[in-house]
Amino acid sequence: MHKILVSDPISEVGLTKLREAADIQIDVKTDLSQTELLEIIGDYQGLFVRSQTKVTAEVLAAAKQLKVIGRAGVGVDNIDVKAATERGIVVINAPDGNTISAAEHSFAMLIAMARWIPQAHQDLKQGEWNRKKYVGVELNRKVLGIVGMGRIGSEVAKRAKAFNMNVICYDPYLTSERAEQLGIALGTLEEVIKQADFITVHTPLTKETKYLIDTPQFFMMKKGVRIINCARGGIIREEALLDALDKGIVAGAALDVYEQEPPMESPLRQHPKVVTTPHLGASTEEAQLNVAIDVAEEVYHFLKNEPFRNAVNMPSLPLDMLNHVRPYLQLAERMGRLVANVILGAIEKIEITYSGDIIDKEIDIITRTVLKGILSVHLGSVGEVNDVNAPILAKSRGIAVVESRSNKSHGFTNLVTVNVKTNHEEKHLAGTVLNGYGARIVNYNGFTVDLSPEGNILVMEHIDQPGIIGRIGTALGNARVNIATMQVGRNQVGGKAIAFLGIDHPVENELIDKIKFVQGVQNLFQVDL
Ligand SMILES: NC(=O)C1=CN([C@@H]2O[C@H](COP(=O)(O)OP(=O)(O)OC[C@H]3O[C@@H](n4cnc5c(N)ncnc54)[C@H](O)[C@@H]3O)[C@@H](O)[C@H]2O)C=CC1
Ligand SMILES: O=C(O)CCC(=O)C(=O)O
Repeated sequence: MHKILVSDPISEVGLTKLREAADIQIDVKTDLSQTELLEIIGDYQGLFVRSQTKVTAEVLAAAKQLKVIGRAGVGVDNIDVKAATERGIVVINAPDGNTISAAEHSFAMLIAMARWIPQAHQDLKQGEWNRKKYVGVELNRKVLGIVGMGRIGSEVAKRAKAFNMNVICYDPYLTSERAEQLGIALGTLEEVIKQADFITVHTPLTKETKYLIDTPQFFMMKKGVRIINCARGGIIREEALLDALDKGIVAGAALDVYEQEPPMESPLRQHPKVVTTPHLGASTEEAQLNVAIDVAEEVYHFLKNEPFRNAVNMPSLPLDMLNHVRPYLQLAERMGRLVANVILGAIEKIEITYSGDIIDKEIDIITRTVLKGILSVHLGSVGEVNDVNAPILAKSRGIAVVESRSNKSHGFTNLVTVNVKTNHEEKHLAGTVLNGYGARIVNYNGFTVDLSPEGNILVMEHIDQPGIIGRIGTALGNARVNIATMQVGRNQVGGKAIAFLGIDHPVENELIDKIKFVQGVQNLFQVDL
């Protein structure tokens, strides 16, 4: 049974798929204090949050069974993603579901601020008919500076253009081709800030974007500029904004987000020139349903061991690419487990090479899966190894990981080769996915083989001489172990040889030790794939 804690308000309809699963239990417990969260988190394998719950390193340390965090929304700054990654906890968000709502809210805030709508509304409610006090500004032909031209920034830009605004943006990760496609001018932060009549920020909150807009930036702005922050508190330094409002540099600000939420102590909250909402950017029926469905679906796939896409601490793949890569993941994990079981010594280096039609595909996830397969055998005792923490675990143990592409596919349509070097020896495997037949190991340490990597397999490295296979067969037969499949390979008569014996059940270690003493047997490994 997988237990999931939902600790922020999340659409019930969105959770239907998880509620219907017989082996998933959902507990909704919102408004928990941090102490209460710490007390109960240890019982859960899954955690669903919005932006309210703070998933700190301390919470993660207490979350002994936690495997997945679902963030029903975009920003993950309330989650210590680094700590989650180190613990192998996958963090999945819902990046698309609230884009339109957040963009519409940003634009609504922009207009409300430009025309003093909330202030005038408030006055009239209190019986004041104040027509002179609230003279606004038009948007027509004004310059809108957008900082961060991702999903939300692009939607805001579209709406601004419909209002005949000139849009200029700053986003160091946006190509000029994409800016051209969107029909907007690209500038430096300074250029955007100096030219804009309105500035809206749409970046995530990161080390890089923290206080991106600070006192020096306010001094560069046009007098009378208006500022919108519906992204994250802390992208704009609140103290500097307050000062700029009071100095008259900034004529108005529209804030949905704050450095501290709720912002009860912030003087901006009651500032007459500030229009504000309590982090409502994603609070629409549509967005909440979308993000809950998206994240529930992804968490469901994760818990069912099926590929999923929107993990923030793993590469994310479009569905068509994921479908293409899926068969290679099985091959990769089994190659990893196989090589880890047949190699002796402490691993120093893992080299994974791709060739054939797979080289155009997203191979990072395949590499992670090979590492997971290897390290789950070698480091299984230190805790769970998964696609999320496998690269970090390899690095923390000083294992060099080299991933490369090659044009030598040796006649196969696709080929994955794995070389593992320890302080004792080196082993090599090559595998392929055969259309319609699935995964195959086609090379083992230089021996050409055709092995379907599944089930219980005895891997025997031996000398090619008459009688060996017979003696092993007899030893297994006497122990009532049935040999279901057999693959034998050698490079030259009387030289080194390899045999893979598929058996129906695992065998006792005593029998393995006995077989190892059969003359001509050099090594025998039992592998469960
Ligand atoms: N108020 C609310 O309820 C909501 C707030 N948000 C916030 O909006 C943010 C943006 O969301 P999306 O557009 O979906 O994300 P996105 O990832 O599609 O876009 C973010 C953009 O910021 C750019 N960027 C990153 N670092 C930058 C830097 N140093 N300077 C300038 N640009 C930089 C990226 O290149 C990217 O284009 C989220 O991270 C979240 O914090 C999102 C949804 C709702
Ligand atoms: O969950 C929410 O309501 C906040 C949404 C948000 O800030 C985000 O998706 O980044």
